Amino acid sequence: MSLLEVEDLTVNFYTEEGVVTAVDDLSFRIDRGEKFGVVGESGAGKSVTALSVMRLIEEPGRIESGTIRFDGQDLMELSDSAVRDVRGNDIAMIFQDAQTALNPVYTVGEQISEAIRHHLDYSDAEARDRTIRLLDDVGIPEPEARYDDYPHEFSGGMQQRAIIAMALSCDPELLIADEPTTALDVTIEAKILDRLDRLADEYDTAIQLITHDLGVIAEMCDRVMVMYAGRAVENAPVEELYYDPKHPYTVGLMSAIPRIGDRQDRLQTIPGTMPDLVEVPSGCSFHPRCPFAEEACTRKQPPLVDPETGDGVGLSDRSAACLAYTGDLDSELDYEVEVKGGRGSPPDDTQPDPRGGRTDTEPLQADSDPVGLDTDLLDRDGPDDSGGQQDG
Ligand SMILES: Nc1ncnc2c1ncn2[C@@H]1O[C@H](COP(=O)(O)OP(=O)(O)OP(=O)(O)O)[C@@H](O)[C@H]1O
Repeated sequence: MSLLEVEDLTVNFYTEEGVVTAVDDLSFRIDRGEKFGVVGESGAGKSVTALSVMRLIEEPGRIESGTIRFDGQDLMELSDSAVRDVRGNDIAMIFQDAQTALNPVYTVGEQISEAIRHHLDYSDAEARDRTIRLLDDVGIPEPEARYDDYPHEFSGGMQQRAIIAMALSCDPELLIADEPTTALDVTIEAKILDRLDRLADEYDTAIQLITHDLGVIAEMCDRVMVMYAGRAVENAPVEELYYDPKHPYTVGLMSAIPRIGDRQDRLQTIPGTMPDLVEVPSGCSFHPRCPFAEEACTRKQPPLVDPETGDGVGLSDRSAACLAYTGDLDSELDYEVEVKGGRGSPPDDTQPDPRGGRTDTEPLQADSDPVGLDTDLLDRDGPDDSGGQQDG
């Protein structure tokens, strides 16, 4: 049994513009201690998926269908108070914006101690000791002195470390980290991810890491789910995703991988934007942006299948949702990918022979005429967060 099993999850938002299907029949699982990445552009449904797992979807949103099992318990059937116990004790969540997670009127140390006292049966002195140890663990210098600082006395990076300490304070089984470092400078981002990675091992905590940045996923994840317009389009172990991506959308995301000191690279990305989720394109929702799209793609929604055999797959198997793998396309996908250098790459020794003659992070292009794709159009409003601001 996996730690988390999500099956056929569908989440709608009932807005004035219409019904937004933010998550559409999504299934995935996370094993104990596993580091699971969820990647996709803004609006893919990553955060809504995470909020559903925490049972935090609010009006006008509604979990329409599906099951969410955590440690064998059906979260959808638990009472609100039982869910609150799970939150904090068993599942913790870190959001992108530390400032909203820390209460400005209490000291950082007091807030973490309070969480510990609330969730674990600790005395004041024990909670204080554990807090100081945690602040030290997440890399806050002089933790005893910083215990009494207020959040505004911490830098952005230090605040985010404090949030990680708070999330780990009750020793959760699963830590959901939603863009935990997006607001930070790249070098601080790398350090914090590294720390999070090591602490997850130490505390034996599984991580669901949500990001629009494949470089961040490469940094620490074991397995990845790529999301597009509320659906999973590819599932793979991280190295396989890098060196042998199967879905054209994944290939497009590869060209948006940033390098240290070279943030502009990520602007080179997939033409077009995520569709309006009130009126998702017919067939494969990626087809208007896909350089390989054929007429069949406008009609048929591709199922997630084993890309080698075209057969159906289990929740954590290698899979891709593209008609190229169900035998419904006239032509084959013809692309080359090479990711080299930068923190986006796994170490060389994990690299299976990347098929020769690949181009270096070229934007996705095809020889054939794409359906409805303006190849001159480079989207500059995509998943960019350069400038350090949170998007969307
Ligand atoms: N409260 C809400 N009301 C209406 N629509 C919502 C609400 N929350 C989310 N959505 C819609 O759900 C879709 C998915 O949003 P979600 O935040 O999960 O995307 P994401 O992949 O996490 O993107 P980001 O990287 O921007 O956080 C979006 O189209 C969004 O407009």
